[in-house]
Amino acid sequence: MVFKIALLGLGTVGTGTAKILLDTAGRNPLLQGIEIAKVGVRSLDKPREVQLPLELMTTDLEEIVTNPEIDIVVELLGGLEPARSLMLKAIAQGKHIVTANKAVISRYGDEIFAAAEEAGVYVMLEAAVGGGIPVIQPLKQALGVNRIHSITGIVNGTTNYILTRMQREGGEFGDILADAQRLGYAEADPTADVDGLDAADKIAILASIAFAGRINLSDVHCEGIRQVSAADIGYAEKLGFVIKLLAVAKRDPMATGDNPKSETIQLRVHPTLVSKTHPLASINDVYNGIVVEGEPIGQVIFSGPGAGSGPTASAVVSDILNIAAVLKSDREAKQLHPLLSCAHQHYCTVAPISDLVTRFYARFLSQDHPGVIGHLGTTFGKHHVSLESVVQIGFQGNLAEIVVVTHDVREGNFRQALDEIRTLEAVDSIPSILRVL
Ligand SMILES: NC(=O)C1=CN([C@@H]2O[C@H](COP(=O)(O)OP(=O)(O)OC[C@H]3O[C@@H](n4cnc5c(N)ncnc54)[C@H](OP(=O)(O)O)[C@@H]3O)[C@@H](O)[C@H]2O)C=CC1
Ligand SMILES: N[C@@H](CC=O)C(=O)O
Ligand code: NA
Repeated sequence: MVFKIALLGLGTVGTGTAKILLDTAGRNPLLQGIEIAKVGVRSLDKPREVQLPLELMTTDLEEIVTNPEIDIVVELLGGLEPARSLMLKAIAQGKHIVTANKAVISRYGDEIFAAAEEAGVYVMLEAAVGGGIPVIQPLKQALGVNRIHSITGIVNGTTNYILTRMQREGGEFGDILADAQRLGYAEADPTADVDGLDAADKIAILASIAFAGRINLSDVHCEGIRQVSAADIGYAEKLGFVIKLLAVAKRDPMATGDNPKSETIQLRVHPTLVSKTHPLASINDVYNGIVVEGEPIGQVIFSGPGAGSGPTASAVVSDILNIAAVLKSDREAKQLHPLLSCAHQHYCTVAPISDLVTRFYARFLSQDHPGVIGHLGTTFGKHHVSLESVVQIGFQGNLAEIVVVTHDVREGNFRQALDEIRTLEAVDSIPSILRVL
């Protein structure tokens, strides 16, 4: 039995996907029954790294998604439109979908999965989170019996690459970002990476699977890495930390109840000080690392290349293989395989960030007057913010530089204390505020 697939997109991931499918020796023998029947691109004149018969290439993507010959549409275009509409059209034509597009799934997953259920087709997205790391299918299948407590991950390869190189060599942000773009890690618009939006899409997808509910993307608190300076990386290092962009989805420890629909979760993306002894501290460069904690399994750590052509294509082709394997065993099945499909309905309730309880790192610039540290301590105390350490680390010009690390505090209280501290005459500014894992 031969399955005909169409690739929408032959860029970084599309090229990697085609390379695997054109070179099947030594891989799973089922791949030999998968044929690339069409490839949709924007420009037919562009030089390509992979050689495909010219008659397969087209710029008519509408024709592809309505072509009765095609069994599986592999969407690797990126962006919201036309990717979303083409996926919906393909679904309406009874075609299965494989996509790496976290931006579409995190925003329109509800619409796409509902349409797929209705049409009785699969929508697979292993490549959308963690690139080549298997994490979507393990959460649905091998870890599916666990009650998941938290997912804490480095899920954006571009920002991890930038932070790692800033830490290692103190390079310039812009130059390092250009390298990440050249290596094919960054999104077409890299602000999605740098501002944490790509990580927010990914944690929304993971949370939706882990907590069996839909997620409103606007509920994810999102901060990127633009505010992370070389100075903070240096001070963090001295304090025993590295700075990572973490994405966190966590059952709210204050919420109780057996009904999963009544539970509240935390969802956030922000640069974070991570102790050098934590497993995520050693996830460097384009690698992603995802720590899943659940009951009864305990802690499981996934790590591997989170972006790039070959690794991401590995996840794409594994999804194609999964669909082909299920269809091969029972093409006439009336029901979708419940561990490969997505049928949840309700929306998860997400706690406001002001309710988060966490440690903070903050850097202050102040006049070098006696008593400034005392004023800081008193103001924090007034708002129930307990301090782990306060250190005057040096000077910037004639301003003293003071770094504070708190114990666990309620974010709302910490922010109120900062608002009051900003009004102190001796305090010039608060250049950085970061959470500590
Ligand atoms: N790069 C990575 O490491 C990873 C990417 N992803 C996701 O994979 C998807 C693809 O990313 P990537 O391969 O990097 O993207 P690229 O920009 O490298 O490739 C996009 C491809 O889609 C084609 N294309 C885009 N828009 C249109 C359009 N309107 N009509 C016709 N063709 C179009 C382009 O055609 P042409 O070649 O003619 O310009 C190109 O072949 C994205 O959703 C991304 O988020 C997920 C994980 C990792
Ligand atoms: N731009 C993304 C690509 C993979 O999802 C990243 O850098 O992680
Ligand atoms: Na993955």
